[in-house]
Amino acid sequence: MALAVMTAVRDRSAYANLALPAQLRRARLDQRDSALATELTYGTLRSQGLLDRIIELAASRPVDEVDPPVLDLLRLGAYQLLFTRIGAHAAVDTTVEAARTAGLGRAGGFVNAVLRKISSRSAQEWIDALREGVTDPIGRMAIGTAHPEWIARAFAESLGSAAGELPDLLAADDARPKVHLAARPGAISGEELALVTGGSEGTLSPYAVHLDSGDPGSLDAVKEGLAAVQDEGSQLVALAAARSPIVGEDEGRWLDLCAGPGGKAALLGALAEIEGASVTAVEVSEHRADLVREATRDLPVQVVTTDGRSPGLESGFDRVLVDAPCSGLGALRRRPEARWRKTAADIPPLVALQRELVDSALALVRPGGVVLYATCSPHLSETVSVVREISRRADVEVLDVRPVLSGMAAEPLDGMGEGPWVQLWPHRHGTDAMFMAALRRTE
Ligand SMILES: C[S@@+](CC[C@H](N)C(=O)[O-])C[C@H]1O[C@@H](n2cnc3c(N)ncnc32)[C@H](O)[C@@H]1O
Repeated sequence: MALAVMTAVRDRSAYANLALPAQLRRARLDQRDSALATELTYGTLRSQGLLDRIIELAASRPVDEVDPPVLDLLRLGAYQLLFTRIGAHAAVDTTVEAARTAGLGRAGGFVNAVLRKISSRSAQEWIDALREGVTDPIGRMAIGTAHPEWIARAFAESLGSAAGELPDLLAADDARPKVHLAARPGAISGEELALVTGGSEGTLSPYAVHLDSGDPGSLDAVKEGLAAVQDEGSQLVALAAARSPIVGEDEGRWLDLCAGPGGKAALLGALAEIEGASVTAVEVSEHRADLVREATRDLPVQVVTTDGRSPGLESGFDRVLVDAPCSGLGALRRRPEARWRKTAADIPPLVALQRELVDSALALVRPGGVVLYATCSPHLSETVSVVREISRRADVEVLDVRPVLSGMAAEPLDGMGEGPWVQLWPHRHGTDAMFMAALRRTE
């Protein structure tokens, strides 16, 4: 099953966190086997870059000279040998057997030889070998935590004076995140949702409930539309868009400029319903616009499928959320394969798009209204640099978003930085690494 998902990820750019649950449902494995399949699939995908370098050392050839299905087998075998308690014999034998089953019998000898070589050293010994000659601490940390170096470096830059937290942050990318639910405002309170689901209330968002495990889709509250699965940090973004101080009366014209698949639009829509406001939700992809329609059924949300850079809407919105398309580096814990799929070259075109979307939002918001800019990436080019550049405009004032967040939290908020923007962190807040900044148009 792990191999099937790895193949789908490699061949069809599938997302493991969608492909694996589908496989597990079909196969009806018991709980222990499901847990093992999950550990092998996610663990191998997360460690892929590190495993590849170890395979290169052991096989004495570059991985791009190895047939991709054989390479997947080696990765899966190496992961078991180095990072699980599965016995070396079992790991090697089942991998060679899997090669035969997959019609790759001729590669059996090669797989056997490479895996035996890998099993002759511990994970730490291989990591030490790869670190030979690497003196830079971030480079060494990247190797040891199976992260591409450019990502570890981007995280360190964003942590700034707190770069000492980098090991905790990198470790958080490998930890299984708790399930976060958002209680739908006006339908159920966070407290009630915690009671009916047996979860615990979040401390940052008044609507958040945390579950340790379980399939949230099977919960009555979720099936009945009283709650949705949503990271607590994402809830804060939608709430900040609805609660940041604007000048003048809120006439209830709210806009979500990048709405798909609709998590934040649904939360905004529920708040809008209570306050007599309405939300226009823009999404460029037709499929994702359909998902927004589905997520916001029964709410005062109108979905428009168009490009947010020139949506052709009448301006004068009181509030605009720009939850911009981004690298997603802040949600690596949810997407096992993502860290090896992204490259530093992905960032500049995203930044260009982010700037254009903020410009468009500022043209659509009325003077005195607020644009809430957010990303699920902590990369400074996508966060602070975008805001700094836009704040050079004479008609834009950057508000301190921290009091907006503390005004809603159940407990005093720690680790919100020096403002005016806020960067959330998995290792500090238990959320995805969401960034948010509130921009008020002054004239
Ligand atoms: C980070 S996601 C938004 C997540 C969403 N706010 C939620 O909470 O479910 C960014 C979205 O922007 C959309 N997008 C990308 N380019 C766009 C554009 N030019 N105009 C409008 N939407 C765009 C993407 O298709 C994607 O659905």
